[in-house]
Amino acid sequence: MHHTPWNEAISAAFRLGASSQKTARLPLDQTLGRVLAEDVHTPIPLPHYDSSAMDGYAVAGTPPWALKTQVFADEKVNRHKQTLELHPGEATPILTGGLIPPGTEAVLRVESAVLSEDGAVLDSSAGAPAPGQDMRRAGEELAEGSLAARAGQTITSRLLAFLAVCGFDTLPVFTAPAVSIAYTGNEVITEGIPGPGEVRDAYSVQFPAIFSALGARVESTARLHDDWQEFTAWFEETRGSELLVLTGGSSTSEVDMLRKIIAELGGTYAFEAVSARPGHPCLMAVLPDSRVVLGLPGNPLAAHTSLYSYLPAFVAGRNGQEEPARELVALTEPVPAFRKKDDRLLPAIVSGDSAQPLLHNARSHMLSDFARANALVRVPPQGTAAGEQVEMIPLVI
Ligand SMILES: Nc1nc2c(c(=O)[nH]1)N[C@H]1C(S)=C(S)[C@@H](COP(=O)(O)OP(=O)(O)OC[C@H]3O[C@@H](n4cnc5c(N)ncnc54)[C@H](O)[C@@H]3O)O[C@H]1N2
Ligand code: MOO
Repeated sequence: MHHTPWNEAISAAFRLGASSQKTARLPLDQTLGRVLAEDVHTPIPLPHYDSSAMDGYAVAGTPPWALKTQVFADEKVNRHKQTLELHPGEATPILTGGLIPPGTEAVLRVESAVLSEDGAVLDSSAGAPAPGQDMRRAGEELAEGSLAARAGQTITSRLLAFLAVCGFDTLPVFTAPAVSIAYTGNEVITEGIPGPGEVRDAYSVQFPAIFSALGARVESTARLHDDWQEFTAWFEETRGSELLVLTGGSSTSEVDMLRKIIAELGGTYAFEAVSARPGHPCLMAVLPDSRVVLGLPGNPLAAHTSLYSYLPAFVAGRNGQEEPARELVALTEPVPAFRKKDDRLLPAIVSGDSAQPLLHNARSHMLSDFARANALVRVPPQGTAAGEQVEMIPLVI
């Protein structure tokens, strides 16, 4: 079996993502965290109409002003829209955001207003407001048609607020890959205390949330026995998905079905194993119907180091982005040499630009060091001295 260097496996995952890009116009509330596929321009100026910046009175001419008021049918009326035309010497009440009545020269804040006893005449305790005072002008923030956001921008909650105000109902985005996950293994149980020869499932509780945080969308999950019929049925059922992820069964024992079924279906490997530990039996392949398969090793740390290595690169490719550059951090302590060819992926605690590697309970089947880590670091096979810089992958959730 050919073992691909870790860096190259990540690049291969990126290329698979790039070759499976899809775009769609999605409703705004489905676009958080997605990447814009096109530039978008505001269809309206911002603000889109002249309005008052304060609660008070729209005024024309100099004080005192004759007050013009309206009677509203009920409390549900949108007062922001109701205007009365003003002539010099007239004023009318206005709310913050209210449409500026024709003829208005300025807005007098309510706290400066002095009303006659009968409410018919308005004066100001602060003198006449300067022309245009406390008025928001249409287009003062952005002209109609201005660039609102660029292709390639990730849609944050802030950007969503802005684009909603611009009046967008849908946005052109790179879609999240639709993922089906199969958790395999006859020995895996999902609740209670595991007995000898059984293991509690280390994946299904948090995997959908991790996938979502990394920019993928889990469409379905299933549990499979190490059984050929169940595997073939699952590959049939998941035809609508774009990325198939399986945990366990990635190795080469007689009960490991994944490689056999990839061969049966005529899949092509992007990488069939990786020179990295934990995680060497991880694989990615493309099926003839263009579904991508990510086979995660069964060992819990190996599955997580693999997921965090290849899924972000795949998603970046799908999103039309550059292959993500990995940050460098300096190790706070030395890591001894390991196997000849394999990189080590170690849980680490990163703080600022340094990282404490967690070495002691970080073997393939162990999770206790991983549980307190906030990153993975890649240590080359020859080991590293304290202070040496290594590549880092943040553990996002
Ligand atoms: N002869 C060899 N044996 C193994 C090799 C090897 O190179 N030669 N590599 C080892 C490494 S490293 C790993 S990683 C595993 C990968 O094996 P599989 O992907 O086929 O996984 P399984 O055999 O199904 O399971 C391995 C291990 O993980 C436990 N497991 C599986 N699923 C879960 C789960 N949902 N939650 C928790 N733990 C799980 C399973 O019980 C096994 O203990 O192969 C090694 N062997
Ligand atoms: O490479 Mo294994 O995948 O050490 O866990």
